[in-house]
Amino acid sequence: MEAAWNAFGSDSDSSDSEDDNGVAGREEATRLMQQYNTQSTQDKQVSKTDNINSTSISFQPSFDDQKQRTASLPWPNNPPLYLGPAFVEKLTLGGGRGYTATADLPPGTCILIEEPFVKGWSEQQMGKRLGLESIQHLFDRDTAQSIVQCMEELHPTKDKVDSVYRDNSEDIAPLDKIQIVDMISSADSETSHYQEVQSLIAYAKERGIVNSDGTNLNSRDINRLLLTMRYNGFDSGLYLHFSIFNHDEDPNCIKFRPSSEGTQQQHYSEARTTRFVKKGEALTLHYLENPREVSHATRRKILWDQHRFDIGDEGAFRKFLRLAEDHNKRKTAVYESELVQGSFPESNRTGTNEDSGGDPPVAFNIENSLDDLEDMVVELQAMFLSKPDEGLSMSSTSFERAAALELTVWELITAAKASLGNNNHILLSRCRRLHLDSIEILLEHCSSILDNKASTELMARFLPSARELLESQKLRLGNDHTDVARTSNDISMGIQALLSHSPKRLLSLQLEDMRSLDQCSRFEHSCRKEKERIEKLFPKDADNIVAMVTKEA
Ligand SMILES: C[S@@+](CC[C@H](N)C(=O)[O-])C[C@H]1O[C@@H](n2cnc3c(N)ncnc32)[C@H](O)[C@@H]1O
Repeated sequence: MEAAWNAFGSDSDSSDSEDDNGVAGREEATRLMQQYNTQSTQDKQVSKTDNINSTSISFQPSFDDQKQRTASLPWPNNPPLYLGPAFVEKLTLGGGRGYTATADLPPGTCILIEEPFVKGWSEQQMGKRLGLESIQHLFDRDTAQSIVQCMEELHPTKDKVDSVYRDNSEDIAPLDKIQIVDMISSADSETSHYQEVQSLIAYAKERGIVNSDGTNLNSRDINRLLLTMRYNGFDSGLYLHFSIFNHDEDPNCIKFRPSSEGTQQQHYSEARTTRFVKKGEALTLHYLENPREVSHATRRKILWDQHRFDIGDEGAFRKFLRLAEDHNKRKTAVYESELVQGSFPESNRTGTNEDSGGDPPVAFNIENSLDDLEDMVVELQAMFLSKPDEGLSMSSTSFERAAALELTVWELITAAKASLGNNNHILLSRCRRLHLDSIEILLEHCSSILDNKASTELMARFLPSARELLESQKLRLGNDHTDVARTSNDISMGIQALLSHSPKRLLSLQLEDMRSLDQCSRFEHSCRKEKERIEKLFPKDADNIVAMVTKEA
């Protein structure tokens, strides 16, 4: 998913070459890495081939069905490429709408396929808090008129905002005051904002951009447009129908963003269920991404800052998860993944800590370290990708940076485990994924420098991180989530590499269910099968689905 706006046969021990540090060892290490990379490529190919004939569709999409379903959407003249078994229901939360399942849905069911209505964001906007330059970016487009008119239906809708300002101030609903009136007043209180709004009004008039009723845009319209972008924008741009999804702390859908994998360009985003959904259940996404795994206090602050809704403190969060009603293991795990030394940390919607003079919460320190280390991973990946042919001539500095990063993340995991006192804490999952990523960088880009012993040791650190990550993910996300498939694949590849190059080292890890070579093989097999099973639930068949609903019978 992407966020709403913010800015890897049994071998005898004697064949182990783990103590060989010479040239032979280096050649062996290179072979091991090549095997890792070849397996990785084959996996991708298998999943692509598997995907051709498999389908997750639990019912047959048809032109007629599609026509009927999309007719009742807020934008009947701008339908999505595909709307699955969902309808827009009236709700009491902000905007008053949300998707509901029209049938029992298996995991992987395609709910929505849609191209961005406005692709990406202006260059001036990138990395900055959402501002009026994004509205200027909209007005500069040839399709500005139609964009502005369609945006009238995004939360908060033009009708709603106009009616709020028509009402007496005592009659304004508390939520409308928070999400509309207070936000617009706060923006207007800045002189520069007021002046920029006036210039945008003049610019819209000059370009003939008007409301759907033919009136000229006024300052409230411009401020409302800014709010719609804040409440509905995704990293990849602005969508009409994706903006109907509400946030849930235990979401049942995931959004895949437009991508360009190899020669394949995918211009649309898709939403699919990540678990079994009952008929009548709300279909929801998680609004946070990059990173999605943040502590409850940080999520609470981000969601309040951007969307002006509050997931609340411990009591409200339990209620939010409907813990008391459901007695659901997954929801309980979502709650438990926040506990620090057995307690749910305090928070407030505008952020915890610092101002109160006390020590910052443990999770806050770990998040800061993670932010810095994730930036370093991105930098390293970019650096290695910009010099793909460096090979044997790779500078030792690049290697040292990557090796130091892996070690730092490993140490962070050890420290975080101790300070959180919760092996399944949400931040530990993020630490472990970062650890796997940092090892993959070394294996993929530094094989010419790594000798066999070093690479075996890397694998020996990779595997425990992946095992622990998988356990936490299964608890929190269920067994059918794409993240579970990815980690299962990592474990399978890690076991395969160690089994063929240093089974002795593999057994020395003493991992649960991996105490004998036979057990290790069986565990590897089950992870590989799980990865294949989940991948089949999420076939890359969106083009077929779109073709099915586009052709009239
Ligand atoms: C992208 S819109 C979602 C669709 C919106 N409900 C509508 O009717 O257009 C985002 C807004 O929906 C509301 N919202 C989404 N998820 C929510 C939740 N879990 N609790 C409260 N409000 C939520 C907030 O007002 C947020 O700014």
